[in-house]
Amino acid sequence: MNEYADAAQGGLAPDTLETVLRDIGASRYHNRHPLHRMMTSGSLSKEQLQAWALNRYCYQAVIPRKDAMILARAEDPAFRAEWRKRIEDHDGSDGWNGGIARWLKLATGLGLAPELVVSERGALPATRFAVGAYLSFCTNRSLLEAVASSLTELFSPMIISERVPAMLAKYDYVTEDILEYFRPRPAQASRDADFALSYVVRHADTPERQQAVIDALVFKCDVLWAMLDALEQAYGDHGHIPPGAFDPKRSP
Ligand SMILES: O=C(O)c1cc(C(=O)O)c2c(n1)C(=O)C(=O)c1cc(C(=O)O)[nH]c1-2
Repeated sequence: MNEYADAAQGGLAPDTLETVLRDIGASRYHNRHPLHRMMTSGSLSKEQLQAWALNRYCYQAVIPRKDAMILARAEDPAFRAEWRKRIEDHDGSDGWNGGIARWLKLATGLGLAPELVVSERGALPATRFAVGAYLSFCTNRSLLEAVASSLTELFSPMIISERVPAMLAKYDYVTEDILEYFRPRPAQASRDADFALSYVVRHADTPERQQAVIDALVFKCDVLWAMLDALEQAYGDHGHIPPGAFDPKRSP
């Protein structure tokens, strides 16, 4: 049970549903996580930033796969035409000239070997579980819930606007070039989130469906939060790196 467990009881007006969804972001999005705060205050080591980039690669890599699951289940050609842009954004036209490649550039720019990042071998078990949970959620839940789970993108322009200037200001080895991944993201995220929000508000037309979309967004905030928890637990000052996970002391 969480504080939103019966937020839709009795049914919500569309505007109120939108307010609840935005409120979930305000209270549960990962910009409130202590690790994000440490990142923007300049207190992470280069090794900790490497661990973040390496683990986050797993998330980036799964995004177009979960979007393909959503595409496959959408019956409306106009919906598919809009949604497929997401896959193009990440995969580019040849697999390696889109967002995934730009994330890899970020990770290698921080000094990681590309093979290590792409293999996902050094990722934390909890990262893999969180990312896998997101993929299976979008595969097994209703189309409406899968679309709603993407709504964290309503809040990503905000976290990007906190993260990018802070990283450039606080870490002398971080350059604009390394952070190129983020340049198109706020515009892409706003386009995608506007479409998803309007879909969700239109299709969540019963209290049960409204509750399902609320739960989907809470779930997705938990995915992102759990990924940062895992990093903190493994690479924080008194952390324990799980067996087999990326160990900055041993890795090139
Ligand atoms: O930088 C971030 O913190 C952040 C967050 C999120 C998000 O909120 O899920 C996404 C992204 N970035 C992102 O770059 C991205 O492509 C993306 C796709 C999705 C999604 O769920 O479909 N979320 C996000």
